Amino acid sequence: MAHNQWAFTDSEREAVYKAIFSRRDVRREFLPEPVPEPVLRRLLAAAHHAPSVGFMQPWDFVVVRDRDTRAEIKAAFAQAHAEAAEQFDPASRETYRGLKLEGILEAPLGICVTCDRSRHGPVVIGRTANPEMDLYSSVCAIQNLWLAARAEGIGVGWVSIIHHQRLREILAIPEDIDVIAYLCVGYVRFFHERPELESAGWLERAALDDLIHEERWQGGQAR
Ligand SMILES: Cc1cc2c(cc1C)N(C[C@H](O)[C@H](O)[C@H](O)COP(=O)(O)O)c1[nH]c(=O)[nH]c(=O)c1N2
Repeated sequence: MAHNQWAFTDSEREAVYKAIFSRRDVRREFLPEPVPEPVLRRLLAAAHHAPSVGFMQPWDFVVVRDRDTRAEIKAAFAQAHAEAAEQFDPASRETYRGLKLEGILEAPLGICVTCDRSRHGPVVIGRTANPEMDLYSSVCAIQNLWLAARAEGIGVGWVSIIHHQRLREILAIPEDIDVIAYLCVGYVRFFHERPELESAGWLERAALDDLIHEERWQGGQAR
């Protein structure tokens, strides 16, 4: 197409890709400075403008600033992390234990993202054949927040090594609301250039060409 009036300008487009390619999962580099309310509001508004199945908007955001609460969450992480280590084979167990996989106390802010599966239910456009679509919608909100945060120079770290039931108890989340994520959020000293798990030699980024199939699934599975 010669000219596409709907495309962003070159610099706008570059900015979008910059946010995508330089976004990182942050664990260690958080600074203690608080995130100002208007900035937090922009991040949450970005999340709230994510796509959602049937426009269900199933998310809520529990904003956690209190250090004692975060200490409880950190303890819940420590328990789940110790359990997790046992699941890895002995060869990689010590490497796993040595990885920094959360910044719960370092980041000044936590955001727990949830999914209300019965919001506007029970029949939701787009969720009839695949009931998990509402969960994916909340994940779309998280990705929006993550990218907006990168543009603001703010780091986000997703901590999933916590039993969600424990998070529910700590944050008084009702039984019928699903916990999707606990995010550590804050300004950072710097963003790593590559995923930390890649730098640590845990896994490498797969070659995109190995993941693209033309017309039908071809070959085996990328492993
Ligand atoms: C659903 C989900 C759950 C988690 C993560 C991500 C996602 C999408 N990631 C972050 C993950 O390790 C990271 O995204 C990859 O290693 C790639 O690195 P970058 O995000 O590109 O820096 C993550 N990181 C971490 O330190 N502790 C964790 O518990 C989790 N959990």
